[in-house]
This record gives sequence, structure tokens and C-alpha cells, in this order.
Amino acid sequence: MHALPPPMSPEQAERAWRDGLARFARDEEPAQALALIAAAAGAGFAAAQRDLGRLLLHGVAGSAEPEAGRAWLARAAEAGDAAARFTLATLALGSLGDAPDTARAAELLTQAAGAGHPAALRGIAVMLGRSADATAQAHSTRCLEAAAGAGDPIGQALLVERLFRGHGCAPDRDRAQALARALATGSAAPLRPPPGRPPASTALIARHLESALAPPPVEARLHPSQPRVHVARGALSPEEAHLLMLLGAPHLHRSATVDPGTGARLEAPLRTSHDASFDPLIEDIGLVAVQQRMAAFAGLPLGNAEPLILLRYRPGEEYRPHRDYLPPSRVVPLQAGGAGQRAATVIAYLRAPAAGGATVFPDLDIRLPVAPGAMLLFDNLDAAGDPDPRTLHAGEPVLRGEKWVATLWIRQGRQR
Ligand SMILES: O=C(O)CCC(=O)C(=O)O
Ligand SMILES: [Fe+2]
Repeated sequence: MHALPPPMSPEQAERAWRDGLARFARDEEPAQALALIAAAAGAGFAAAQRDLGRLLLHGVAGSAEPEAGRAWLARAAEAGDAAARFTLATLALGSLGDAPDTARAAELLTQAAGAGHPAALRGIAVMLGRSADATAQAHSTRCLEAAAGAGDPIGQALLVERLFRGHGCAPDRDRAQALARALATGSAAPLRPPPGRPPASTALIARHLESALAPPPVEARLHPSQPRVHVARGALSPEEAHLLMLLGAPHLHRSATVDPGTGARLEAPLRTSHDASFDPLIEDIGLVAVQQRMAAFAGLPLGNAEPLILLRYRPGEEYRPHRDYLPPSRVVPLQAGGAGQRAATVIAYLRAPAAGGATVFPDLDIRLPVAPGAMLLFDNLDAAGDPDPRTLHAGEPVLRGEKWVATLWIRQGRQR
């Protein structure tokens, strides 16, 4: 008979959890580190349950075990852990390809925000900030103030912009500048502390989440029949565009293409931009909502999408004429249980350069200048589901300023 391990006291559990995290931070003995955190989780320590859940979800010390990960996160959330609630909210919104459950996401977000969780407060702020309604705007600014006050650097950067432009609040350039200076020097700025209760009701948040996931109305059908080339304007709020840039900027690197023969990474003149890929596991409500909206615009589930890619073009940089569908050697067909071809591409335009950078389709005689906040959808396959060579397209060289976009390549079948 196996002897059961002796029960852990809460103090011992906390010590095991901290020890496990420290070992991860030092990059030593991940299996032992995981075992320590698992022991603390088993003893009922909520923070350890949350971290174990996230480690299993990410597959950090072994292969990913998403179901077990979710179960541990649920236990931590039940015990009141705000960060676990926030992680579950991003999952409920469908970051990993589940059908979105906005009511559940709103409930979890409200709870996490009520406990002062910075990213939850920021997520609510960005969602409510999409609305022109004055009450929603006021709630939104309060949440952003609270996120910034709780030390969230992205919330602080968004708040600077809001104060500067007077979006959702009175413009206050002095305070915006003081805050920007304080952030640049890393000193603590005078900010409002996080709230002791939820800053907006669950019902209000659920309503705004619902509309944030809905497909934007098509404004122009530049090619109405297959392959569709459709445009929606004002599909992203300026704050959402800024959020994507802030989240991805630290991870930008020189774009590369893949050699179709060898699969090797090539820094080719085809694509001279910088890019960053958003791992679907990144926990951010605004990031999930934008991706859901992009997928909905294409009429395909987000679960079929590859990771969203952020692209930045500086003067002289371009994406020369290319097609987005993959060489047949890199496609596992649907019938073989794979995700199939890249059925559609959705591009979200985040920032316009001062000159240049239009997206063009030479064979369809289409030219789309960059309009921040717009989304472009095009099919890559013909009506029979085969690659359509007429989808040849390019990002023209940027002449002045910077062009930022985010591209979602969506497969025929489940990818996430
Ligand atoms: O930047 C552009 O205008 C086009 C981008 C593009 O073609 C892509 O990301 O696949
Ligand atoms: Fe492309």
C-alpha cells in the first residue's frame, strides 16, 4: 500500500508554491518546480491552483494538458482568485477556439475587476470605450484609471492617450504629459487606486462584449463575387488599434518567409517589414475581441485562425506581390483531419503612414489606401475551394511615416 503524503499546512503550501515559482524563474528543474506547485495546489492553496492551471494550459513543464489546466483554474476561481477568473474570462471569450460565452466572460471579468485585477479593468475599459454612449465612456475611463493605478503599464499608456485626446473624459494635456513623463522615468505617478467594488455591472459588460464580437457591417464590396474582397470601416476603435500595437511592439522582429523547398527561414526582399505573432494563450480581452470580430467578418470561427500577426512597415518597407495560400506540401487537408488551406485573410489597419503603403490586388484592379480602424477581408480560394491565383496582392512600399496592420489567416478547419 502507498503511504499518502502528509497533509500540508497553509504555510507549507505557500512555501512550496513560492519555492516552485522561484525554481521556474531560475530555469532549474522544471519537473520538480511543477511538482512543488502541484503539491501546494493539492493542499488547496488558490494561487498555486491558478499557476498550476496556467502551466498545464501552456504545457510549460511537459506537454500541455488543457482540460486539467482549466479544472485547476476553475478551482482557484471558485476560491476567489482574481487572476484565475481573468484567465478563465479570456478562455470564455474564445481565445483558444471555443465558442464564445459572453455572459460567462462578463461575470468572470466583473469579479476580477472588482478585486482590482489590472488586466480585467483594462479589458473592460477597452470594451466600454468602443461605445459612443456617455455612461459607458465614463465607466470606461474609471476602469482605465483604476487599471493604471493598479500599475498596469498598458493601461497607463492608454490613459495618457485618452487624457491627451479627451476621449471619454475632459482633455487634460498637462496631466497627460505629467503621466507620460512619470512613465518614461519609471516613477510612480499620482493615479487613482483600484476600486473596492465592480466599476460597472455584469449586464452592461456582457452587452458590450456581445457587440464587440459581432461582425462589422460591410461598407464596400470591392470584389463582390468569389474571391470576396470586402471592407469595413471603423471596425476597430482607435484604442483597440493602440492596444494591439502596445501588446506586440516589444516582440517585433525582422519579417521572414519560409523556403517552400526546405522550410528554412528566409529574410527575403519579398517582405521587409517587422512582425510579431500573438500567441493565442496571451491573456487580453481586447485582443480576443478584435480577433473574434475579424473571424466573424470572414464568417469563419476564430478556432480556424492561425495566430494573429502584427506587421510594422517603415519607409521603404513593403510586402511584394504574393498570395496567402500555402504550398500544397504544407497543407494537411480537412479530409485527412488537418486544418486545410488558408480560406480567408482579414487585415485590420491600425496606423496609417503619411504616404504610401496601400494594399493592392493587381489582377482585380483594387487599391486600398490604409485607413486606421478599417478591416479588409479577402478569400484565398475559389468557389470550388481551390487556391485562386487572382488573389495576388501586395502592401506597397511605405514612403513616409509608419504603417501598422494586424493579419489573421483563417483556415478551412480547426487550427487552434
Ligand atoms: O500590408 C499589407 O497591406 C498586406 C499584408 C498582407 O498581405 C499579409 O499580411 O498577408
Ligand atoms: Fe498577404
